[in-house]
Amino acid sequence: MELKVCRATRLEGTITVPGDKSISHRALLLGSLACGETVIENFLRGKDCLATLRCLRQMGVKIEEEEDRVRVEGRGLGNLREPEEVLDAGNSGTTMRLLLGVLAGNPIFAVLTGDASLRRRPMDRVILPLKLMGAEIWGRQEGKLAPLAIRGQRELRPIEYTSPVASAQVKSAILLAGLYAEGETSVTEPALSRDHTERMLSYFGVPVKREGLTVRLRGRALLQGRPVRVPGDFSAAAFFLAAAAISPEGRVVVKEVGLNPTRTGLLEVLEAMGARLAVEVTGEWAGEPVGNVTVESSELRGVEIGGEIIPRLIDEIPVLTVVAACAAGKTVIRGAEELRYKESDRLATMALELGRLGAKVEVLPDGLIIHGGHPLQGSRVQSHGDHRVAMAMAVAGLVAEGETIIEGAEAIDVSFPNFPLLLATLAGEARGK
Ligand SMILES: O=C(O)C1=C[C@@H](OP(=O)(O)O)[C@@H](O)[C@H](O)C1
Ligand SMILES: C=C(OP(=O)(O)O)C(=O)O
Repeated sequence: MELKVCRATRLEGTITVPGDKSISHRALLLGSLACGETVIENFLRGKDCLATLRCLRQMGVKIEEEEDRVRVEGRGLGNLREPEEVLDAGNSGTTMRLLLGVLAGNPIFAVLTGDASLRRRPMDRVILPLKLMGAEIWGRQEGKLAPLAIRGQRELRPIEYTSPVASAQVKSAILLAGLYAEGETSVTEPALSRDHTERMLSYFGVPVKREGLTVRLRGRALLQGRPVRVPGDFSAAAFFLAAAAISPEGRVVVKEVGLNPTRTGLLEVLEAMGARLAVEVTGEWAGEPVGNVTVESSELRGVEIGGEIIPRLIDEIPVLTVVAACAAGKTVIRGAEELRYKESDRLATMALELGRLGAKVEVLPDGLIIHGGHPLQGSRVQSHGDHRVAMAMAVAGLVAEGETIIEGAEAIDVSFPNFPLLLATLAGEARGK
């Protein structure tokens, strides 16, 4: 599918975005392991979360869907049924890595696969610690790549694991496996990654202790099913917040969006670039802060970023690259090598595709240098099967002269199916004025 985007001189409107992807995955998983029922409201009906839903159903979890309201009947810890068929995680790293953590503690055999992109992504980062805990796992290329086969155990060994990467998927897989281990399991990461698993475990009644960059839990604790209202996805909102900042005129308000500080690094960077923005926390949903964000058209300047902020804006770097191309001066992003292991190598794909529009982008081993302020010219670009690249390029298309056509735009469906409609509405509402 192709998505056509025309230059919009003004972007205006108040919107909500679909439920958070990370929280929707976790609500399904923890709901399945809990006792009793979990009703999820504002569940993200994107392909990634639907892959998690299908895999859990294949293992005997009863799940009823009514639009974005999902009811999960928990089976309790260790009661998943052996799936008769291969589990397909599609394009979703979160599905595969978090499911491995859960499967490690169930005495069943399962085979997991995914699409061509997921079959290239490193799985050894979770397989290694899960093997230390006692799970048996096999995969291609000496156990690094999917398809994977796993035989879980009725009881796992607790570990104290120091992860070489700041990854919420690694941390979550170990904490989920830790639920099946007698004693205390801990994970220490080099920088704080998103903490939704910790928050939701606490919300379901499992105490999780944090000391600096280490989190701990005691296994064998019971999870109690609870209602979960999923906040709007900050990573989805980010495309419109960025678009508002770079558009020549206008103002976008996103309401009821998740404002967990482990996710909102982009707001700090936009502020440092000179963006006019306002944030208002209005409440807490299922242990997660929620509120409204307003961004207005702004004069932007380049910045240098790296270090601990990177995991707090990891999925926003593609669209941040677009913002940087529209800012005066140079932006340097370092410490973001992890982007090479996403749905595409996002350092390479963003530099290539933005380059087609005339942006000046240099690729570093762990980041990008963007020389901003060069006018963008509409062109034909590719998503590389990566939803965030597709949406970031659509945002670039709003400020590029003429027309930008994004090929492979169907990738957007994995995280934000109504993105094209919302984009057209915001640009169109402004045009109608
Ligand atoms: O745990 C999660 O829900 C996610 C963690 C991040 O990946 P890593 O853990 O690989 O950094 C992020 O990029 C992904 O979109 C979702
Ligand atoms: C990296 C992402 O997701 P996942 O790792 O779950 O495929 C993403 O949504 O940008």
